[in-house]
Amino acid sequence: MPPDLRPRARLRSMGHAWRGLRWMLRSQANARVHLILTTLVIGAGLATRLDACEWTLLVLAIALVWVAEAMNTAIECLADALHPEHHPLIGRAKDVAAGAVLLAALGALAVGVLILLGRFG
Ligand SMILES: Nc1ncnc2c1ncn2[C@@H]1O[C@H](COP(=O)(O)OP(=O)(O)OP(=O)(O)O)[C@@H](O)[C@H]1O
Repeated sequence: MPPDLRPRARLRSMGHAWRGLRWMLRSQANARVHLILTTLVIGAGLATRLDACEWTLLVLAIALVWVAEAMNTAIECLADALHPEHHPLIGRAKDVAAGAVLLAALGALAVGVLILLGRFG
């Protein structure tokens, strides 16, 4: 088996990913807001006994927000490392990356509202 496919190497790689996520939660206020909202939404889903299809949509919507936030954070880190000084293009890159998080969050909000409206409407 190639060394990079060995379970130990894959586990180490997953450890790096968890370290990145833990750092994101510690350093990014937005990520902590996502964590609170994710917990609330999952609680609401459990309370209203969503079906498998509704859970699938909700999980995908939540995952999309987390992926967008992680990419936004990675882009911010890279930009700050490569070009710490002020630059209009860095600002634009950060604004667009933050826009991706906003789009994902609005999509997740729409999914949540539609699912809960279906439950209570
Ligand atoms: N080096 C830079 N050059 C130009 N504009 C910048 C630069 N750094 C930050 N900005 C501007 O300030 C905004 C906030 O950037 P910052 O790196 O502080 O991210 P943040 O406060 O964590 O934002 P977010 O909440 O969107 O993740 C950016 O979206 C951008 O408009």
